[in-house]
Amino acid sequence: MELFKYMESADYEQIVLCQDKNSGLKAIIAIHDTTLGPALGGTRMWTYASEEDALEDALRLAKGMTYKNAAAGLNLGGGKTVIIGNPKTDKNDEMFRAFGRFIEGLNGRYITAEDVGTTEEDMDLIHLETNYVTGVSAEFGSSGNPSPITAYGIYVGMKAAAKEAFGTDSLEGKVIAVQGVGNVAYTLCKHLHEEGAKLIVTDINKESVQRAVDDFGAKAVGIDEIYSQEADIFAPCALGAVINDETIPQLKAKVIAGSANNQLKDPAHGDKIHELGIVYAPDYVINSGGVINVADELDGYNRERAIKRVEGIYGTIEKIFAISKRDGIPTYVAADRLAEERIARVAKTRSTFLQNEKSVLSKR
Ligand SMILES: NC(=O)C1=CN([C@@H]2O[C@H](COP(=O)(O)OP(=O)(O)OC[C@H]3O[C@@H](n4cnc5c(N)ncnc54)[C@H](O)[C@@H]3O)[C@@H](O)[C@H]2O)C=CC1
Ligand SMILES: CC(C)CC(=O)C(=O)O
Repeated sequence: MELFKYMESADYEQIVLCQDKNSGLKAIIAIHDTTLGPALGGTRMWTYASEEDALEDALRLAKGMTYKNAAAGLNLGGGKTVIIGNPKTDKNDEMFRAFGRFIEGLNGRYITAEDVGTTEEDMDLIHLETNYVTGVSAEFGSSGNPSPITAYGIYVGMKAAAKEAFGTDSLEGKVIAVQGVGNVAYTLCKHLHEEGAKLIVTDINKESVQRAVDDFGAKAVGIDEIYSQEADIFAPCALGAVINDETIPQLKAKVIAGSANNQLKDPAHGDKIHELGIVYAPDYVINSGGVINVADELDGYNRERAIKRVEGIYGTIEKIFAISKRDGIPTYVAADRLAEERIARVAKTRSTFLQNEKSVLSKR
């Protein structure tokens, strides 16, 4: 990868490589854009095939956070961390403490939280070294693991998408194919089951599948069978790039609404599903419940206020569908426009001179 060319292409601000031999920490912090405020985004721990794959994931996810935070109306920029390693076997306390110290060194430019492969306990360890961490245990006055609230946001956003596609936001009787039934999707399935939806699930983890079968009467299917199910809604809740050339022709669902980040392999796949008339709830809008929730910690966490803000996802998705129809553009483009316009407006406001910024008038 030509690093600076890549950074320039989407105007990334900073990449930080963190290494600690003692604990085995190998982390990449990517900061995309801090126009709106400090970069907030989770830490993913994953067994990447190569360091380049890890870097690319960090960069893509960081940019996604800029758009997510902007579209959610948060005064936060976008960043993300990936830790290279197996979250089941490679973790130790010192690793997260070392990582916390690297975050502290950024002096507030980056604030972290959970993502795939990291937990509330990991955030508590980071918190021993820095205050620039959210999703910490409730005992520290924090909001805890964001997954259940992310799931609630997906449920709310899925209803808005259903209204667009089927004329009603009731999910009763709807067949919903859920890919990956981990932390977020388990709670999502609970909401859907309670509303009377019929669930089809898959996961590479057999125990997770069995739990959904036992608790919600879900039908289990194979990993590659999930796309072609006779479903009304497809909910990608595992990893990214699952909307691609191979999967689009298999889809029968009229709606795509799920928690995974970076669902479209390429923008062209967003164009394709738009042409096919599939209602796509843009990933970073529908899955913003978690970040809206942890961001509330920065004001002193108030669960009621956070949930109310998460419920705003319904309206944001409606707004995106309206822009998409008005301008004849795919929903992912409409979401990008919403986010970019907000960043541009704030950037303009912030261009006004302030004496407390370093300038010719400030003291040396
Ligand atoms: N946890 C949160 O609050 C948020 C999560 N997200 C995104 O939502 C997605 C899910 O997150 P979590 O539930 O926290 O992660 P998780 O790790 O608990 O769940 C992901 C599940 O997907 C399964 N999986 C992995 N590859 C698969 C495949 N090829 N086919 C089927 N299943 C597969 C895993 O076994 C696991 O059960 C991720 O993309 C994450 O970035 C986005 C916003 C917030
Ligand atoms: C899990 C969140 C708190 C933040 C994040 O990284 C995300 O929304 O993807």
